[in-house]
Amino acid sequence: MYSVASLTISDFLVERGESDLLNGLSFSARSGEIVHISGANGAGKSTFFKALLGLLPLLNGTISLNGEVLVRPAQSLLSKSLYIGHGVGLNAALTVMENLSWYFPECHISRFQLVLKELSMSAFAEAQLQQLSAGQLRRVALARLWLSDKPIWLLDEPFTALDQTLISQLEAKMADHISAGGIIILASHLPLKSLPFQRVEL
Ligand SMILES: Nc1ncnc2c1ncn2[C@@H]1O[C@H](COP(=O)(O)OP(=O)(O)OP(=O)(O)O)[C@@H](O)[C@H]1O
Repeated sequence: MYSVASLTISDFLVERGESDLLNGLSFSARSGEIVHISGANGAGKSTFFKALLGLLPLLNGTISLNGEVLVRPAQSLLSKSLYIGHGVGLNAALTVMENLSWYFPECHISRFQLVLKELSMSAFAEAQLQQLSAGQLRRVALARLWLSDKPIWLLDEPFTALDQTLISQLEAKMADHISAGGIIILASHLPLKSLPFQRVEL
C-alpha cells in the first residue's frame, strides 16, 4: 500500500497568455481512486498538470496531501508523483535501455528486460530512439509506469498513439495501481472503458 491517502486541489486559477484558466478548479482524489479530467481542446488540461507540478505559477489555489496544505507543493509532489505529459520525455541520444537506466539507475537490467517484454519491445532494447515509431516511443515512455513506485500518477493523454492491445494493457496497469492504493489523475479525450473514475469537467 502507498503512503498518500488523499490529494486535494482547491480553487486553482492560472493565467495563460491573455486568459485565466481552470476557473477555481477543486477536487479531491483518495487512495484507490482515478480522477478523469476532460474538456475541449485548449480547456486547460495540460495547464493543470503544469501548475500542479510548479511548472506554471498558480494565481490562486492550494494543494493538500493527506489533508495538509503543502507549503512547497512542487517539491512535495515531485517526490511522490510520476508525470507523463504529451511529450515522451526521453533522450533521443540514448538507446531504449539507456533511457530506462537513466530514469531508474537503481533498477537491475533484468527488470527492464521483463518490462520491455511485457510491452512487446524486447527487439528494440538496444535501438536508437529515431528507429522507433510514434507508438513504440510512447511504449518506452509508459514503461516508467511499470517500473515506478510513486503513489500518484499524473497522466496527460496517456493513450495517444497506442494500439488497442496497449490501451488494454495500460488500463490493466492502472487498475493494478489503484488496487494497490495509488492515485491517478488522468486527462484524456478517450473514455476509460473498464475502470471506475470520478469525472472532472473543465
Ligand atoms: N505557452 C503558452 N503561452 C500562452 N498560452 C498558452 C501556452 N500554451 C498553451 N496556451 C493556451 O492555454 C490554453 C490551455 O492550453 P492547454 O494545453 O492546457 O489545453 P488542453 O486542455 O490540454 O488542450 P488539448 O486537449 O488540446 O491538449 C489554450 O488556450 C492555449 O492556447
